[in-house]
Amino acid sequence: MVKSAVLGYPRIGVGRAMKKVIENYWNGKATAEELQEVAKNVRKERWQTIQKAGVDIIPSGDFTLYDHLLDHSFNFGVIPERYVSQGMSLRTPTSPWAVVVRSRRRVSTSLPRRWASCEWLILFLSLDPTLADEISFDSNYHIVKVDHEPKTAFKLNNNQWLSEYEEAKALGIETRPVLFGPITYLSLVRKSRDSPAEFEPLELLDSLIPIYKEVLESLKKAGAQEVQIDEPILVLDKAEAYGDLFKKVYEALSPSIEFLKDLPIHALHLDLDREPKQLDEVLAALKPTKAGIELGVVSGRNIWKNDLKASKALAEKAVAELGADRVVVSTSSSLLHTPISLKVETKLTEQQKSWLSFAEEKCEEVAALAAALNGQESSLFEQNTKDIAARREFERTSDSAVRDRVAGITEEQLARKAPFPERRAAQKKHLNLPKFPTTTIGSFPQTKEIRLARSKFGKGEISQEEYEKAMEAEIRHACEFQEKVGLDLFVHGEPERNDMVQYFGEQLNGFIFTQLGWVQSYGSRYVRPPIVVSDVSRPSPMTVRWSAYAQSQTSKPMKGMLTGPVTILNWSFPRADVSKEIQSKQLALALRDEVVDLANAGIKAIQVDEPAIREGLPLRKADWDNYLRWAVDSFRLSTSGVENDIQVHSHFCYSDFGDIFPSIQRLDADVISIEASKADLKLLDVFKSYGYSNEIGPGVYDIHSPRVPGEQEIKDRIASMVKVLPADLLVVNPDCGLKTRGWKETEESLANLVAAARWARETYA
Ligand code: MET
Ligand SMILES: [Zn+2]
Repeated sequence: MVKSAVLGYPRIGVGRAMKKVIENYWNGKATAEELQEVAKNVRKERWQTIQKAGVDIIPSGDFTLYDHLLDHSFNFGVIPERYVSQGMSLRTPTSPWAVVVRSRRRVSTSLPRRWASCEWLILFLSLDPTLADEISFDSNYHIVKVDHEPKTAFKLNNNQWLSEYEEAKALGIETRPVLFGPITYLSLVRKSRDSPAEFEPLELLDSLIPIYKEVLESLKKAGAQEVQIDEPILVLDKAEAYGDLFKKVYEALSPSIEFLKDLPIHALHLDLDREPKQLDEVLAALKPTKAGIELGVVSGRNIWKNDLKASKALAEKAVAELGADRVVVSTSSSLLHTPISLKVETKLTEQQKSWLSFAEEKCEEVAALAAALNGQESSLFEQNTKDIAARREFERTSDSAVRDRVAGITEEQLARKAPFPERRAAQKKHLNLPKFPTTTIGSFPQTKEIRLARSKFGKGEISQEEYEKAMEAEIRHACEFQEKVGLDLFVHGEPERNDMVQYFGEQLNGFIFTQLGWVQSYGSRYVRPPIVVSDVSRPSPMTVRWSAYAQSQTSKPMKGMLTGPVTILNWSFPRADVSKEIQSKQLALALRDEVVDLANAGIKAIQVDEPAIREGLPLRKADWDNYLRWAVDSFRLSTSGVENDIQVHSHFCYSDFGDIFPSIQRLDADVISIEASKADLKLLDVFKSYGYSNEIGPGVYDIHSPRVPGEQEIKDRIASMVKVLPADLLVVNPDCGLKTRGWKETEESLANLVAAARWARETYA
């Protein structure tokens, strides 16, 4: 019999139950017991949903209040000294670790997002390193890394795997516990700042193995039949050097689980959604062993209905080679990156719903697939065949004008009319900005009033006219505010935006939106990504009315504000039938028209934000060039339709450009702004060593806390920037947008920023 499996399931609960209770707990409105109670119910609801869908192998141990990597650290007793000294006790497993982390800002969530979607397998073994080439970890999930140092000692502080396994068992549900393998765990955690330069957390492996043994033995004793050990690190380039480590670890663990003679694993899971081509080779390798194979055919990363007929054909190959008992059909990764259920969506049309599949539906898909392979094609399977055919038909008849426009993109459309020095001279005249010009990244505080007006407008409680009046009043206020603090290059403040991606998606053809399609980004932060369903185009201008209104309120130059094509795409669910390159270029053409319209409306500077460009990097270095080529081309396409005197800005939320510097330069933005003060100013060295030639605004203060930076502190920052970058290329701005801040601290901070810039003008005249 072919069985079905799911590797992991969303933890956020139907109706965002976890977010609500966790935030209430933080605010003192819920007790720890209430929090645990809700968590217990959510776990039960997940197991029962997966079971009801007919899935044979149900995951446990993959639940978390905040983040699963963080939980591993807590479970292994790795709690950095500074938390312990602040009242965190190792002996209170019921005190939610997440809460402690939240209140100590020091734990970083800055791991590149692409790492985060590392869920896999029983053991994902890539037999040929090139097999994994096309797999990429492009998810928006952040994992939380805890500091490890040479003296870090492990102990089984909380056996989450055993307790969840038993909790499910008590409900009559047999589950398969899921945990990161030790190599992936140690590869993902952070090395503490004070540890010696040559130290790598992986050196702690020997002392971690006994903890894994303890966990596995306890599970065995409790009756667990299988354990899912995720070692996604195997698909990274660097894992090629880890062969011996894997042998060592899995041989050491083998007495604890039932291992095979030839391979120290019992079954191998493959992500066949990302790389179906690897199947043949893996089948050939497994055939002479007793190992089973788990076919990850139902995508855990996208929201598209699986083509069950095609998956069945693929699985039949495996059945023919290994026999049905050695084959399991499953999801390609945990379903953590998908929304929970399509059934709660009331605004999507029947046609749109027929294209999609969220976590609950994906469980039904793997079950239907296993049933079909066992000779029982369900009605769901038949319906699926019809829906897939209809979707293919829709894809063929999408917007041909847009596709033709992409096909007709010329080299000239990818470049500004003149090189930077010439543009710079034209912009100097046009904008007339002082040296060390001051500006902000775009958003101003999104106050309760703004959100209330938006929600009232959404519910039809206020008219379009009233809503627009309210937004205009906000923009006027932003302009007056900027006059008052004395900034040079203004912004309108983005009050009309719910979200920097959704706002554009809602105005473009080709996107649809869910009402409740929340996906966890980290902790209690969830996002609701737009879905690209067809060719993208811009029916009418999107931001011109607001930017033009803002410009009419001041004689200072106004900076238009757009989200870039790569960021819109990376923070959405892309369509699966057309490459990301094509989708990105369609977006770029729509934005290009917007940029031209802004310029025609008298806007002299236009910022196109690309904070997601770096995190979209593919997993394997070999694929970087291709990605960077189309990503940079998309940016250039969107920004190069204007005359030389228009100043094009771009913003990135980080400054760690070491490995992609040539691409940053090739964007050829007139001004870039980066987050430099939160990180280390040292990161600017790369700009110096590569000789960055355009203007640059390394953020002078961190906007993630209400703390007001002193004038002297900002002067000091500027002084250290002048040491690495030419003074006449420097722009003075905060690290990022100010939408999460209050007006009071914003005013004080920006006043200090302006004073420091004035000082710099005199000092470095
Ligand atoms: C995450 S980057 C945000 C850029 C945007 N323009 C803002 O100021 O909010
Ligand atoms: Zn930013």
